Amino acid sequence: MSILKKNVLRLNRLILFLAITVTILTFANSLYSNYEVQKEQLVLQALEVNRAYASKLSDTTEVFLASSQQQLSYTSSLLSNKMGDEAFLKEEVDRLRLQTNSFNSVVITDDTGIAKAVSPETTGLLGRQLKSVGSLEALEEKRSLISKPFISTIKNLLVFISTPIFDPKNNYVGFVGGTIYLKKPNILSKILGQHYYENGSYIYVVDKQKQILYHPDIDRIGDYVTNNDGIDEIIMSQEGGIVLNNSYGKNMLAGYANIPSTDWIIITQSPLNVTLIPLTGIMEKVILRTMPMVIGVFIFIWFFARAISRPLQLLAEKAKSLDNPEVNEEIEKINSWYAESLSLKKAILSGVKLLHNQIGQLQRDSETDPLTGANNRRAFQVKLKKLVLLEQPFSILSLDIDYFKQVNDNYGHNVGDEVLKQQTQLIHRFCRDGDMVARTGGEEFILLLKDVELNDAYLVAERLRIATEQEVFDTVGHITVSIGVAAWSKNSVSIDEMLSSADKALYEAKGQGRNRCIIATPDITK
Ligand SMILES: Nc1nc2c(ncn2[C@@H]2O[C@H](COP(=O)(O)OP(=O)(O)OP(=O)(O)O)[C@@H](O)[C@H]2O)c(=O)[nH]1
Repeated sequence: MSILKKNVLRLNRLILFLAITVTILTFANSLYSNYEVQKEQLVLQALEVNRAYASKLSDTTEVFLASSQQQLSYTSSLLSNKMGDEAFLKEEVDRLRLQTNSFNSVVITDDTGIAKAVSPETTGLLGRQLKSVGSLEALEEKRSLISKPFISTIKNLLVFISTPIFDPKNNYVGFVGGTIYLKKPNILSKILGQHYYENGSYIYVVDKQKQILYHPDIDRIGDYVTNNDGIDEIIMSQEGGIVLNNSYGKNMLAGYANIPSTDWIIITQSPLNVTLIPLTGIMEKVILRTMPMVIGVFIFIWFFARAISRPLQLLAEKAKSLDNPEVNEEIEKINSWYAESLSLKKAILSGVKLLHNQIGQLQRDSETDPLTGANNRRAFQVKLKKLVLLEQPFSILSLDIDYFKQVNDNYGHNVGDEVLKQQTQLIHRFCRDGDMVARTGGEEFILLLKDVELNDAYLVAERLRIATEQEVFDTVGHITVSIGVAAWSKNSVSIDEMLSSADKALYEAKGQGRNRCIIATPDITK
């Protein structure tokens, strides 16, 4: 019992542990997979939204650049034969700058790059030869151009959009160009600046050299992108989405799209952690919806596990008291509903049967005299106790074979044994249901007669004595017996007194010459 309690796990606890572990692991696994799937969905969605937005901004920027070039082309066609008209040139540069707000400054030069008209005039370029990268490129290429970003002579970071001017004979006579100052408010910042920035997402524009052309943080415009593990992939592709670490070491979801006419790339990015905020709510819902199923599964496993362990538990309990005479019936009642428990039940039942047979045999052996098969003194005493307990009156005949020593001496011990056996059978002839024959000594017997008074007992004793006298014993012939007769009833003598008086009566019978019956009277008892 103590071993069971201290060291051995019980089956139902093991099964409970198993049920809890399996349920928790399954639940955790399902939550984890759900979390991963939802996270992937949110990330893919955000990447797609950012890509689509970048693509839309790219289209808008492309349209803006095309329209800017168109405006310059239109002016260029107007100037074809009016390069000498300085007032008209001035009018045109002002119109171009102020009408559309596309350019921060506008300039018209002659074919050597000398500025013929400038708007605004504050640039101080009028009459001077332009030497900036954009101007030199325009003069050399003599075609519509959008320059790479460069720093102008008056220290502005800008891009220069220009269109050549040809006279009616198709001779190159100069160019008209507009600048977009990247670090100052411009049409590009107006287009891109409409983005909603509050959740940590933002837009920036880079060229293929990774130089930043637009950024909400104005100080970063003109810088080159470094420490960004996704930028190389971005500048290699036309359009797409990528999860990256930005220059501040933050996980971002970037969507990007190329502006074909300039090879600039618009990147829209939002922080991963902000994108994943709805995940908490989603997971709470998943937990709430999964919980009833989890509880149901747990109850099902627990119930089923208990049903499996129940017959084993009951069989184990019953196996503790196999000596109980009722145990057979109790085990029969156990519902062994599956094959293994049924086999176990059958095995225990046959074990119980065997055990009970052996116990019965041992009990019989412990109460039987092995030589004669009569009851022994122990069985006789048990019987006495039972009768006293039930207050059942009875008499006893205390019988002793006369001169039995001579039988042994004359014919040998084996013959003596045979006489004892035959005498036992003879006494049994006087035995009714409820009576008992016991061999209480070597050649001593007691015949217990239930519900028989002393006088009747004496008559039985006499008949028995005469029957013995008349019996022919193998080899030996005739023998005789002496018998002491005593009786017990409630409120008479004690059992010990009754036994002792029977012995004394027997002794008296021997004393009076043997082969006789003597009733235990008060005289004898004394
Ligand atoms: N064959 C045999 N003899 C036994 C057994 N038990 C006791 N005896 C013998 O029974 C004899 C009893 O002898 P005693 O007590 O002297 O009595 P008795 O010879 O019968 O004489 P009384 O009783 O005085 O008539 C002894 O010789 C014992 O050895 C037994 O199981 N088998």
